[in-house]
Amino acid sequence: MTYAYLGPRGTFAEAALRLLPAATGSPWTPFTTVGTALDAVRDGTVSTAVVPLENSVRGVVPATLDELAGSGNTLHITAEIELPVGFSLMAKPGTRLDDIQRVLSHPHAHGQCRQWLAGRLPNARVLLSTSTASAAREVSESDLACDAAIAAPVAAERYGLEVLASGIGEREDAITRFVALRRAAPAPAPTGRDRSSFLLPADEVRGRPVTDLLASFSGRGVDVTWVQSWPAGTGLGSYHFFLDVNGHIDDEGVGLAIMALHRKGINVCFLGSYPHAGAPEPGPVVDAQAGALGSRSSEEWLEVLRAGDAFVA
Ligand SMILES: O=C(O)C(=O)Cc1ccccc1
Repeated sequence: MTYAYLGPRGTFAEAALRLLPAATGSPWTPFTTVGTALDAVRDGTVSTAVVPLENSVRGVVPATLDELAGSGNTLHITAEIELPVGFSLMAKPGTRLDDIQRVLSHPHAHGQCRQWLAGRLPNARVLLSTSTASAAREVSESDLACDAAIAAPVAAERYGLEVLASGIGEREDAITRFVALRRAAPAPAPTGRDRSSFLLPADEVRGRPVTDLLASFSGRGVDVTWVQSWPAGTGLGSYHFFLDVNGHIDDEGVGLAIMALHRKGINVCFLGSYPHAGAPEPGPVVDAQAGALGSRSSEEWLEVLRAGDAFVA
């Protein structure tokens, strides 16, 4: 069992892999991109790849959704890992903040440090790299490349860089969700707190109201916890839908929902059932008697919206 991850050494993906108990004691291989890591799973070079799926601040990782939405996806998620992420600005020892003209990083890291960059390095150009650690390595190896990288603090140690500023992300509580993907196989046995992921391909759902798709699950007591529409590339309004639901493919409710979709002529693509990493998300507490979340009645609230007033809680 060899594990692939988005490399090089020192990425958040490597830190996520470290949190995967099944990977302890197995060889790990870094890959340059999400695509090459997943190709290695597909061709059997490695058994599993750990790649980023979404971040609590910047949203989904396009490269991963593109791979999963590709026609004839043959990969299943076997685990999810939630990793808190913090960012540091790092450069070759002796570099001063004033010297920095070009900053290199991964798009998701840059996207979470824009305020800090605007305040402290407003004139620096930002260039993008395949990962945070590849940015750090490039800064350490080349005199011509960028002056600084934004990466995990551990990347500074690994590539001999000096941290000039730490905790530069917009949110201290930022979390990235990584997934472990392997070739499709029967799902691991239910644990009682599982999640299942599905892709509803654009071709299958064209012309269907999204509410119909969701009702197939909610009508059978299955909570949908994540919905992402993803462009199929074939015109506006043509979307794939990624859904996560609470429950395992072997659970009765999930099975009934899939069969209901099938009866409507929708063939879903199963992306795996796996233990849910986080605590179950509590839904909003709605007092059905009062019929309103705040002090206004629902009728008053509707009037506020119809009147075009700005949001007033
Ligand atoms: O580049 C990395 O280190 C990754 O693992 C991808 C990433 C980048 C920024 C936030 C979360 C994950």
